[in-house]
Amino acid sequence: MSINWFPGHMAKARRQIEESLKKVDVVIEILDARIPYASKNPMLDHVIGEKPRVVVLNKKDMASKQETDRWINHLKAKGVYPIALNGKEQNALKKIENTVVEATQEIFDRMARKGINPRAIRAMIVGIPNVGKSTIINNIAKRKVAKTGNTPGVTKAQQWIKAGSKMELLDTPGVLWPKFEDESIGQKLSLTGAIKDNVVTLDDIAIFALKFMQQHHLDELKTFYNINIDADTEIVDIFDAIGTARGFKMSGNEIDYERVTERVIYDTRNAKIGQFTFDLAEDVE
Ligand SMILES: Nc1nc2c(ncn2[C@@H]2O[C@H](COP(=O)(O)OP(=O)(O)OP(=O)(O)O)[C@@H](O)[C@H]2O)c(=O)[nH]1
Repeated sequence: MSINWFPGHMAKARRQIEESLKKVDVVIEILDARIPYASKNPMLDHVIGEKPRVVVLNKKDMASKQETDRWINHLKAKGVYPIALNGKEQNALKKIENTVVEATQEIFDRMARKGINPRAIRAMIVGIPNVGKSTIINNIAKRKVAKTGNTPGVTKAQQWIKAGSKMELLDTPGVLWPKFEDESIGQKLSLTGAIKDNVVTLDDIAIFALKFMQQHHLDELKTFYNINIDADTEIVDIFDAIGTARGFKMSGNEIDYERVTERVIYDTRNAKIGQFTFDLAEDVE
């Protein structure tokens, strides 16, 4: 679901997260493994502060394995507990549980030393739209959770749900706004489906995707569309090559650029051409 984020929504979402944070031992921040930088809410670090944090690079099945490994190392160096995940897979619970236990070990050791009886670890899931929050909650809690968390400002009594034997989760994820600051971030968010297509023009998204693949994944691009291009081919010529290869023509034999655009976005968004990561860890180090 898409949200138009107004300043009032942001303030309310932030307040709700701050309230929920008081109740939990650990925050599970969900990022899209294809865009670990662009899919990060800009204010979250500030609000979470020193609270233990597990960072999930979700949709790892659609991202570059090598880049995901780099991101994991990068995040570890920042003192959080990162994991790469396919939120739909069976092993999601075990992976999250193990990491959550590790992230909260110190807190629970301290409680034990004070003679406080052990209890379940309390966690909440947060992230921007479409990163897979509900998928993960439903998967690890083994039940369907209502999707009301989508609308900022809609308050609902939150409940604890069991996830495995060691963890309790707030049933409503914290939905946060995406970054708005620059065009390329908007294109990445759009390309991965985190923001509505009409926020960024489709042409710009397709051009961004093609330039990225031309620069970083030329062979996959050539093979997938069966086109003969090189690193210096002009973007318009790549559109023409794809249009010709796919037979996307209008009357008069003109290339149907709209169809090429839609196709490129669809194929990239659904990882048909390859598993790509659009934010490189080396760029943020
Ligand atoms: N390939 C793949 N798809 C996933 C994964 N996790 C979630 N998805 C898909 O991503 C889409 C968004 O997932 P949701 O769980 O609705 O995401 P959300 O963060 O709750 O989204 P909002 O409700 O918009 O806040 C759905 O089509 C899911 O099936 C994953 O690990 N791999």
